Amino acid sequence: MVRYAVLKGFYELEKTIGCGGFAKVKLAMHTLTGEKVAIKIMEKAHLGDDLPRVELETKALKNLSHQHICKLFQLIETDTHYFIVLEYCSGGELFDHIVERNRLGEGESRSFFRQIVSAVAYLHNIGYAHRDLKPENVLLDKEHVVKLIDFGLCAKPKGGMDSHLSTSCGSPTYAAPELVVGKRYLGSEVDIWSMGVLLYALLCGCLPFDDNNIDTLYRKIISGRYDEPEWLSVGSKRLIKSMLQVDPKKRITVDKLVCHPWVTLGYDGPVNKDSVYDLHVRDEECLNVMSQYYGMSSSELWLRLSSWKYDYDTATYLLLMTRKKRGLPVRLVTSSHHPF
Ligand SMILES: O=C(Nc1ccc2c(c1)CCNCC2)c1ccc(-c2cn[nH]c2)cc1OCc1ccccc1
Repeated sequence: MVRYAVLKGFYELEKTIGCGGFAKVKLAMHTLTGEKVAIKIMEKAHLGDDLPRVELETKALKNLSHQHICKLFQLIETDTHYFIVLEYCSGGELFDHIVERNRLGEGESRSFFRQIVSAVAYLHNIGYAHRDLKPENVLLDKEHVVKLIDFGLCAKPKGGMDSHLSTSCGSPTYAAPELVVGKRYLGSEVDIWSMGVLLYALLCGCLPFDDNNIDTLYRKIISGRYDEPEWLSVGSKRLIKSMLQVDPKKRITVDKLVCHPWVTLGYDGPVNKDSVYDLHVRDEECLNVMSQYYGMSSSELWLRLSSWKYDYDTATYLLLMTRKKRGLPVRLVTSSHHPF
């Protein structure tokens, strides 16, 4: 049978680029715009108790629109599968970038770290915590711009960012001490700890707490003690120390991070924590191009688009917007352009 018949005519599937725990990521081309996308494919039968994570991720992604967060374009659900159509991040994982360079210099680390802080500050300000920040969840696009992924564990606590969570989740290596001992914790505080581990990985090329034995690993995390390689500057050591505080109440907050002297060194100001694009903007040029193609008026088409169903029309509109942001012509591809 044709694999993934539901995509036929809408996306040209290309190779599989990643097989995560319960998901497979395939490259594809969005037929109408010719834009490359990544499609995260999950078989419902294999998801088991991970099913709620998919709902959580898709619900979160619909409300997120930020230059350093991987954009959601379309959601497709069949009886057997979920398909999440996402922004194409051809730079791969930040993790691989660090490994192939052994470690990054302070300048390059600062550039990546500022983008991660921008994304996390945005998340915290709209009441979300990621809770699974790790190098594998930091992707790069082709210009090496940071794109945060995998909001399968993110939380938007009912009582806002001051209400405690208790679900133990995320990967132990990056998990904060309070998470590891099973205490109730604040999502924002565990994100700061994980960002401390991320910054350490950028600057040192290894992890502050690591061990094959999980109990030894937990003991190291709870102790809060880690090596400081001799190449670390005093500023770097101070910043890492302020994030890897065992007591979450002593840990630096993201609002302090955005204007921290190490983070702003060489830049003309604090990290911009706002999104450069608002979530549901009406763009006349994109609307016109689509309405001509669909043979309807812009206002009629906007009526359909502004319910944000994250269907193929949403994907087409959002992909035209990304083309526009990249200075590419805002146009749709009639079938004759595609060779097959
Ligand atoms: O576009 C994504 N990945 C991606 C696209 C193109 C290329 C590469 C990678 C690197 C491998 N060489 C080919 C170029 C891509 C986009 C979104 C998501 C995603 C968003 N929520 N969850 C997953 C995952 C993605 O990937 C996973 C991956 C696969 C292989 C390695 C590195 C990363």
